[in-house]
Amino acid sequence: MTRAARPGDRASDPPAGYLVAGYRTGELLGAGAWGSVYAARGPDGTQAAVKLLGPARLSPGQRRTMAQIAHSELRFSRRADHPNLIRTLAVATVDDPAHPALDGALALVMERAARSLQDLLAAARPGAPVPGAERILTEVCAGLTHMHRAGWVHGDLKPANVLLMPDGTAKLADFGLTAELEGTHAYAPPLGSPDHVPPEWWSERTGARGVALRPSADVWAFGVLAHQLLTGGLHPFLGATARARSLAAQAYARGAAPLRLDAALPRRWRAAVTACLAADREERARGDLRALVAAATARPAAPRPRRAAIAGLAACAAAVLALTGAPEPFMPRPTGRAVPGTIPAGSDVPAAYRGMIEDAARRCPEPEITPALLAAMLKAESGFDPSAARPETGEYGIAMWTPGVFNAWAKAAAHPGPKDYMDPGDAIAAMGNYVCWLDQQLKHRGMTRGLPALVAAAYRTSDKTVAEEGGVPARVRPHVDRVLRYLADYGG
Ligand SMILES: Nc1ncnc2c1ncn2[C@@H]1O[C@H](COP(=O)(O)OP(=O)(O)OP(=O)(O)O)[C@@H](O)[C@H]1O
Repeated sequence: MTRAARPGDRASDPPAGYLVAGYRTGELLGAGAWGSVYAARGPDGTQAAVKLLGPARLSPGQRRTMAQIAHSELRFSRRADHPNLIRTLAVATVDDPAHPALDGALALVMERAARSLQDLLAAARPGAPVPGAERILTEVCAGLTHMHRAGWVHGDLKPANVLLMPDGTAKLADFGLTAELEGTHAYAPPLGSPDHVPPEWWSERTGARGVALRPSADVWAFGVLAHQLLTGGLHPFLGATARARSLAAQAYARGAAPLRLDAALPRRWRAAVTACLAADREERARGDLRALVAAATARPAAPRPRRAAIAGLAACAAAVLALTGAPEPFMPRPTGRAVPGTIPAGSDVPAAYRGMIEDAARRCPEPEITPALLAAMLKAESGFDPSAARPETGEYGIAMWTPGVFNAWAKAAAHPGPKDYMDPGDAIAAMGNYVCWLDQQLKHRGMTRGLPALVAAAYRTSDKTVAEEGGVPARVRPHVDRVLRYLADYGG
């Protein structure tokens, strides 16, 4: 972490012991393009970091961008609530006319990190993974996946923006370019880091609200970051400068050059990094980052116990499926078999969707994935409303799909051509496919009791979360109870 100067060295630095939102500032920890970060201590001695954004050093033209960045930091920081996202402890505007260089600055008080991945890379030996690379990548992936699921794009994932806490935990920071998805994309000022923006970024038009930003941009940046951490700092595209490397990435995206990952990149990570660096952003979006990372970090299955081997296989299968963009549960059931749990005739399941629901259930070989269960889940998800939308969490349509996740499971829809999560037929077919896979994952993890509840919970969270919490997580219990009530209504 850069320790460039002591407080008070620059006109915009606060004097030592300056009080911001109840925290006393200390030494300068580092400075970015738009702000500076200082060590700070809370009234109870809590170690913190204070980021001061503006107002000094800016031309009037820069102030607008600055205001946008400050607004983004503020909006997301307040909502960031995940062990792999830097927590904001307080937010304040400096009101101090006696210090014109500070007066009006936005102050974000955050938990204090020990260093950044940039520092780790600076000390790395090229050709060897940095210590703890796999764990760090798993944690970065967890933070990023959480953001995407909540409908946000980080927009500036790079080594300087991944902080390591004193206990080594990796946390994503710097939400200045973080933007909320509006449908398939968000908007942010055109300020990404040239080494980490995806190739399509360079040809995006900048409109009044900035450039279009998609979760697939974070996935690309994750691919670059993974390559850097696992090879001791080597960028996947060759070039002496960031400009040269970005031109090499653009040439690859145009098909003018192949992707040449460094030989030092561990074998088991090559598929995941290749998928993250897919030239086509649609293809990138189809991958499931969490499954890719899980497969890359899965240890070779030990001969015993049997369950561990099965779980390893399942993780690999998940990665392969995510890579091909055409996931399918294991063991497709021969069609035409009678399916238990058929929806009763007089129920409230709209007639238009019954056939779709029954077809989706029939494709799954698992006995608990019945039409009644899928219908109960659809009712709890959207009340059978095909135009349902929850933009705050990025979930849409009758099955409340997160668009990026839907793409990976949409192959189940029988028709050729593009699939649409707002189309009830596509959404229900994909839901059946995904729910079937979740059910199998839970069984592989040894969870065999109360599967309808576990599957409904996993659909809202993930199979991993349900397994880690040993059952239905408390936060989705009310939702799961609704599913079970509807399931009972449908005779399931
Ligand atoms: N919570 C924190 N704890 C400790 N150090 C931090 C914290 N947040 C940021 N820093 C340090 O302060 C530096 C400046 O952070 P900042 O977010 O302003 O800019 P940056 O990400 O380095 O660059 P830019 O914003 O221009 O892309 C970071 O590189 C990091 O080393």
